Amino acid sequence: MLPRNPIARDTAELPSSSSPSSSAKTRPSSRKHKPSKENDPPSDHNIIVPYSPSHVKSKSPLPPRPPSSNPLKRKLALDTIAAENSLPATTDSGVKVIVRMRPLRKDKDEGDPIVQKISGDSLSINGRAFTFDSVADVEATQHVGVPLVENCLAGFNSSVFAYGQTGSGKTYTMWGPANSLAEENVAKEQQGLTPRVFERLFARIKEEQTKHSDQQLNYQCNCSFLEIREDVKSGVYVENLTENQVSTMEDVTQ
Ligand SMILES: Nc1ncnc2c1ncn2[C@@H]1O[C@H](COP(=O)(O)OP(=O)(O)OP(=O)(O)O)[C@@H](O)[C@H]1O
Repeated sequence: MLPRNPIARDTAELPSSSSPSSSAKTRPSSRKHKPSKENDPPSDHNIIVPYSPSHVKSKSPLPPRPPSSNPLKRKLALDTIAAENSLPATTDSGVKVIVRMRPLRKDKDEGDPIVQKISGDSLSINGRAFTFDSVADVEATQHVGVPLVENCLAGFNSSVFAYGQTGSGKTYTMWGPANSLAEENVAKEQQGLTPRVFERLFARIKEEQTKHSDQQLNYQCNCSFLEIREDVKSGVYVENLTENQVSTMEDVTQ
């Protein structure tokens, strides 16, 4: 969760006297280091490529979508799904960047936390503010899977990409605490994104099939879990790239 991710949309020094939420929205009046292309890395890692609707071309950043023969397929606006599930409003983009703050580990982390949540979509690191689509603090329970499930049901591919330095909580976020899959009594709130998403997905498939029992609705779920690694010699590669058809939670957790 370093502030040099160019996807982070905005940054501003926190004025010491202003309220956190207002400072999060403050944009610097001048940006001397604006990169010429949106995807060019900033010359200085502390400079975040600014995001504004004017940078978004009218064409969708998503690949063309296949024609639908499924009567249930409908274009789901993420905002609609978010509103229905009391989630924070989203921007009209195919990619959402959500930051999850990990609690300090008493045995390993020293000192006070340097990351502070400011609002639902911004945080500060050493007094410098950054804005994302959403910020989940250490108390947050997960809801980010809901739009994924609904988009999958509507026939679109969905991906979750967990990014962060070692020990930042990628595995915990995707699967939950160690052994949580093996132990039956683990509270729902403790489960990671993967078991929750698939439980919900299979439940929703049953629901839709019952609701539309007059039509033969067949869903095929393929899932792949990928580790992206970097090798000094061969560069970035995807480890153990496989794709499997799944229809039960056991298939997913095998
Ligand atoms: N939200 C959280 N709440 C409580 N503990 C957490 C949380 N996130 C991570 N941890 C704990 O922090 C430690 C590191 O987390 P985790 O193994 O998920 O990191 P990682 O990013 O997958 O690391 P690596 O890249 O090295 O595999 C684990 O002991 C995990 O239980």
